[in-house]
Amino acid sequence: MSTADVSPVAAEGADAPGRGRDPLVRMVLLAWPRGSRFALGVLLGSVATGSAVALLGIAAWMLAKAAEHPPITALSVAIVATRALGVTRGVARYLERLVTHDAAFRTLADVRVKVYERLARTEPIRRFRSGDLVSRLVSDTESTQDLLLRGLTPPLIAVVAGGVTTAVCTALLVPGGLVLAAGLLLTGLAVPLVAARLGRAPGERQAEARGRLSTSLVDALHGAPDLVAYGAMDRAVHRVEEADAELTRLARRDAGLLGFGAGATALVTGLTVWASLLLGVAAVDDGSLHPVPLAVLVLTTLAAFEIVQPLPAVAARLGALRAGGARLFDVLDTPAMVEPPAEPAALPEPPPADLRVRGLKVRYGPQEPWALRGIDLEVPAGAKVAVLGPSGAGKSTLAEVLLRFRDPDAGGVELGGGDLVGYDRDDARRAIGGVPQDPHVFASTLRENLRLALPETGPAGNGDADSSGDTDNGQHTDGGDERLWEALERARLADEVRAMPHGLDTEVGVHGTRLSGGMRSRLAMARAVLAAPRILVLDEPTAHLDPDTRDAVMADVLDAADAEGFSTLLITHDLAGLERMDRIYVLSEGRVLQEGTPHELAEQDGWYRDALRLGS
Ligand SMILES: Nc1ncnc2c1ncn2[C@@H]1O[C@H](COP(=O)(O)OP(=O)(O)OP(=O)(O)O)[C@@H](O)[C@H]1O
Repeated sequence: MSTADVSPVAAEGADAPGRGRDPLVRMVLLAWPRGSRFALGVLLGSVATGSAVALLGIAAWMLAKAAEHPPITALSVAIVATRALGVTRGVARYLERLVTHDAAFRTLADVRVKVYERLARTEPIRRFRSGDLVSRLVSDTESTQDLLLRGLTPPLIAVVAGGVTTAVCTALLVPGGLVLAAGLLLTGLAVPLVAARLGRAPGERQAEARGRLSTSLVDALHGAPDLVAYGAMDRAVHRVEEADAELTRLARRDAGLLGFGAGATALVTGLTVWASLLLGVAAVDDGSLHPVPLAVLVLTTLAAFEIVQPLPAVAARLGALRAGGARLFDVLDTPAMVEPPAEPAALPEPPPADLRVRGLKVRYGPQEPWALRGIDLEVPAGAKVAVLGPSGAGKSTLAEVLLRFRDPDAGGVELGGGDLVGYDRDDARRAIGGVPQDPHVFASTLRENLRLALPETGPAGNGDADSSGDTDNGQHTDGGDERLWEALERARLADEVRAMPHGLDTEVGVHGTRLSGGMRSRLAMARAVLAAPRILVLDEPTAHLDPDTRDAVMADVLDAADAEGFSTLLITHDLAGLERMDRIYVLSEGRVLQEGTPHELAEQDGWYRDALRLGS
């Protein structure tokens, strides 16, 4: 296996190498597996740049030599060399771009996978605001590509090509070579360092401002109805304008820095060429240099500055790239809420349908209070269990642990007798699945939102839920969509989907905004049923439904549980329709307050009976 084949997914623990180091260094470390490609790119780039310099040097030699009227054969090698260098320059530059872009895009793909993987195991929505998150995923991730292509490759090429050119000029005339070395160091190092220093603070502000612009823009767009309703649209637009104005100011500063870099480079170039000309003429006068090499020296010196020309601009961008990198590592360094087991245990087949929660303790941070303070709970195979309790009791936290969005801090969950955290997360989901409190509806069609629960069918679809064949406005039942329709029936959504002109191919809009709240809940429920887990965990699944639909949906799901033998854990604050539950647990402040059958609890003094009375 070549180093380039190292999968970022396989390289667990190598998500964010070089913790604690400068973000620029860490971004380069991310590209380490592609190091050999970048090295080849630098070599090709050096050949291209070197060819351009040599072309001018040889042209100077030919012109100066031709002035001596030699026989044409004396120039033939130079003529051929000029042609060859012309071709080499173009071909090498093309190959350099090809190789470095290929390596940079592969690295970018690796980084994107790492970022998505990390987000899937963290709390992106709670920790980062959505617009800011988009900015981190798009522009900050691209900082890596920018750094590799424009921040790292040109300086390395400059070192190789500049070193060789200086050596050639030193061979022609030592003082000339020294002057060139000084000029190249000034324009290639001193000017870029000044540009980097001046560009550091604005660069950092630029990444922040870009994040602010995305955040305020996304907030203004998503919250438009509320902003209009409360007359706060002007303020929201003002925030967008402020962020935009800040970015424009910083872009102007950037342009100023580029101008400074270009001006300083032109000045040093002119002075160096003059100095080498004067030194060369003096050497010709005292006979230590022939006039022909003088021409070569002066024109090569002039051409050599092309090598370092891009460096001040590179340096001026380093501040922004560093800030982009810092924001990227901010995501990559976020501790995962769910750590994959080093050696996952094999999930028994068929997956178990019973679970036991033992002394489960969870909190949202080391300084946070306990959300669950040691709860015990049991769901035997095929049982229907409800977890009730007031707001903040810890019900959703329990669902998050069971659905593997969060690891327990103490105690644990046994799935079929084995430790839940010991199983691979995808395996565990075959056993325990369901609807989280705030299920996401993707901006796609109803069909795609449902097929998500059937990953084995793949994007083109070749499994049971295959969408191939006559779509007939997405309403066909050629056998391929049967399972989708069955799940929609269970969730009491099928009639409404049939009435839509595009049926299953109906676009649901961003976050499912083209569906009603109740339809979104039922779509999430259909998706959960479709995934056919052995234990279905439903966190407030009927929150947006009217009482009749709620009762019908729950009755259908519980019928399906009876027919197919899966266990159900229903998390709710709603006491209606709990008669079919085998056991009820009442949570309060992270503890189990009451447990028993619905009948037992209705007979006991306590939260359940009080809540029943209040509801009736
Ligand atoms: N992301 C979070 N960060 C910090 N604390 C949190 C977070 N989510 C929940 N909590 C806290 O954990 C405790 C349990 O919350 P949880 O959402 O599990 O309760 P719940 O019973 O599901 O409430 P509800 O019925 O209102 O959804 C609460 O004190 C809550 O403030």
